[in-house]
Amino acid sequence: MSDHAPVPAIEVLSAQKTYPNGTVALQPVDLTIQEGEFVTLLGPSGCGKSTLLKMVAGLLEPSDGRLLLWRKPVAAALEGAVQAEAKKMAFVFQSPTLMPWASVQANVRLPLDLAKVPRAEADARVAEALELVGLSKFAKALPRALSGGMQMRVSIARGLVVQPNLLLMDEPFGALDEITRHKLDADLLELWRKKKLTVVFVTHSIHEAVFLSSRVVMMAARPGRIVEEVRIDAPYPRSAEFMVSSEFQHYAKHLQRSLLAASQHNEEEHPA
Ligand SMILES: Nc1ncnc2c1ncn2[C@@H]1O[C@H](COP(=O)(O)OP(=O)(O)OP(=O)(O)O)[C@@H](O)[C@H]1O
Repeated sequence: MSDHAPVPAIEVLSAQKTYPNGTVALQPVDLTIQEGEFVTLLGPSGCGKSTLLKMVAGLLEPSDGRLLLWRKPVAAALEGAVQAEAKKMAFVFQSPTLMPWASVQANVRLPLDLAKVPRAEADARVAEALELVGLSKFAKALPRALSGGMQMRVSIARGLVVQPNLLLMDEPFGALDEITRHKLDADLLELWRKKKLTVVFVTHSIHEAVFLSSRVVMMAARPGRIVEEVRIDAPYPRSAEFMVSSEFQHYAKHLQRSLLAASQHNEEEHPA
């Protein structure tokens, strides 16, 4: 291999997960994600999307198999993540989980406070992250003064403040109304491009997956597994126009059929 061959951001090598109660959440899964990709994990409830994402984040250990970030085991890859040159990862959960008593600014600063980043540097990075998500004017507000979409932006800013290379998002916009969700999807794509991030995004929504992704990984349940990978070849930037194009419909239809086939397969093998 040449010295200049791209290093994959994520390698999932026959990773499998059985929870202590015996639930097989994931059969052995193989998946490679290159730097700069926007990959969506799509599939029905219980197919192991969150389990896979949490294993990539190092929040869960696989029962078998291995996961590498930038060719190193997850824990080693993220070690010393405070150092400027280290690779960094941020995880955004479905619910914004903000400290209700603390200002927006203090909520976003939390990961830097935990890492003991000097206050002046931390404040500058918080200001930049708030600017990126369009919330500069709300730095001093308390979370309860913000809408659901704005609270989610705070949660994203709290992820961005560590200046991540890799952004893992577990159904971040699932609880939002359709219009807010679309706005956040569009803003996320812009951030991804501007910051040259690698993103792994979990969703139930076929439309969201097609709009955002450079690649969609379709999963099925009982037991959780990958059934198909679909490259979305439409160019970026993607506008609302893309969502009404025949190309978009083509991908959405394909994924809808794939999802249906995977679900039927499940029911035949494991009748409810
Ligand atoms: N801590 C746990 N202990 C036991 N079983 C679990 C645990 N967490 C998840 N599971 C089970 O593992 C399977 C996969 O769950 P997971 O949350 O990864 O799926 P998912 O695709 O993210 O689902 P959803 O879309 O509903 O969030 C499910 O059957 C779930 O009930």
